[in-house]
Amino acid sequence: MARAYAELFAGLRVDPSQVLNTTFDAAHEELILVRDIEVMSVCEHHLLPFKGVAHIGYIPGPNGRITGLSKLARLVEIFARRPQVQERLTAQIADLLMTKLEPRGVIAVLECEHLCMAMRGIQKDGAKTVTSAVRGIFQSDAKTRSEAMALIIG
Ligand SMILES: Nc1nc2c(ncn2[C@@H]2O[C@H](COP(=O)(O)OP(=O)(O)OP(=O)(O)O)[C@@H](O)[C@H]2O)c(=O)[nH]1
Repeated sequence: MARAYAELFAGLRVDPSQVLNTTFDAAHEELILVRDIEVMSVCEHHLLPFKGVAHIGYIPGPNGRITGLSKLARLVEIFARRPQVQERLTAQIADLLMTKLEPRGVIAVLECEHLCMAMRGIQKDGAKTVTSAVRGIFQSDAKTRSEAMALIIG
């Protein structure tokens, strides 16, 4: 149990913004999307797990700066390794990408099942919570948002 808690809080010791120090200039001005990134975290209300997947996309800014694909998954991992609420986790991922990469926009969608809803309380197994955080062009342009959502839904 002690080890489980140590792993859970490990993310607090890592500065998530360091993850995005690996960047490349690719002159790429289209959507980059990594789908189905495993998410495992713990709800801060009940200290019970929630798990699912994250889909993270962005359109690089005029500087053409992109990051390594694995860094998007690393970002999810670091922000998830602490007691969380799903909405905050989703927003933190989107906001850090906006700040560090200065892209045209970011879209983050998380789909998770919360054991606090299955094991206790209302006891509804299988209910999925979907949260999204859209920033920049994904917020201002409905067509761009719809295109990304279509790819996310698959
Ligand atoms: N954007 C982009 N990144 C890629 C592609 N192929 C590999 N990468 C990423 O390139 C990055 C290289 O980052 P480094 O930090 O130099 O390498 P690393 O230590 O192996 O990184 P990790 O995979 O995070 O352990 C990684 O994030 C890879 O996922 C690609 O086609 N596009």
